Amino acid sequence: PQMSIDVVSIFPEYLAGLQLSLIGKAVDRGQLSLNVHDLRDFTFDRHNTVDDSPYGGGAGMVMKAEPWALALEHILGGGSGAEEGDSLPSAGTDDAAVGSKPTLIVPSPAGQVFDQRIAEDLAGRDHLVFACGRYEGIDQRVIDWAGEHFELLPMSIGDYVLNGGEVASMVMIEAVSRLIPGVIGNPESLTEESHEDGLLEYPIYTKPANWRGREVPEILLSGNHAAIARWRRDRRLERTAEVRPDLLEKLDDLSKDDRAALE
Ligand SMILES: O=C(OCc1ccccc1)c1cn[nH]c1
Repeated sequence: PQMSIDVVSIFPEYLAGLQLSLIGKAVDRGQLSLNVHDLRDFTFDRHNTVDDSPYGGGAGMVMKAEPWALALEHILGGGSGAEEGDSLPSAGTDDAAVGSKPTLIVPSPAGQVFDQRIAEDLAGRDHLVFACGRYEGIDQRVIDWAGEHFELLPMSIGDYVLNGGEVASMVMIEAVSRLIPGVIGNPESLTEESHEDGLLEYPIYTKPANWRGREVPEILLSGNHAAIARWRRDRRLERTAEVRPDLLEKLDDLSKDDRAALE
């Protein structure tokens, strides 16, 4: 497959949603392989213990290191589908053979903030592994150890607190996998979307032309494609200036017409 994704979580069923729709089809077509691992499969005590109290005191619990190292080693060893007995990877197909490490993404409020640029970067990689923390997080020594075996990316999806990394991982997996060629229906819709060129999306309409007394903007019924394109760009500029002026700051290639629309 073009990309393989592994997720480690104590709530593997949380990730079941990814098997549906878009991503599910890409998996069926073999463009993407998605494997979810239950962290408790890598514990061997009677209670399948994954957490313990924090050194130094404080509230909450910390995820123990050993289960995480065993789970990640299982994935490194090809436990994500290239099982023993599979045809040996020919040179150049196996990450280890070509030296590029798998990428380990650790959702955390203390990570760099995920955005479309990062999604595009990640979509070009061969193997993504998501480590879903729970409780107060994972023993730091796992992160330090993992840095030797993975390209390590602590990643935040925004400045708010979640109970665990599963939802953050699903956000990132959806944003990344829809960029993989062939995974999303029509590729055109990839280019004309918000955040693709830094502007928010224009308002969209469909039949009927008059809905509960509300008309579709006349221009859109005119068939004048140049005027329609101009109207849409004006709406995107207006909406971005209104809702996300911070995005507008980043743009440096505004035309004279663009600036006129912002007056
Ligand atoms: O809470 C987050 O990550 C999940 C997480 C990880 C470790 C322990 C608790 C929760 C998060 C917030 N914004 N982006 C990510």
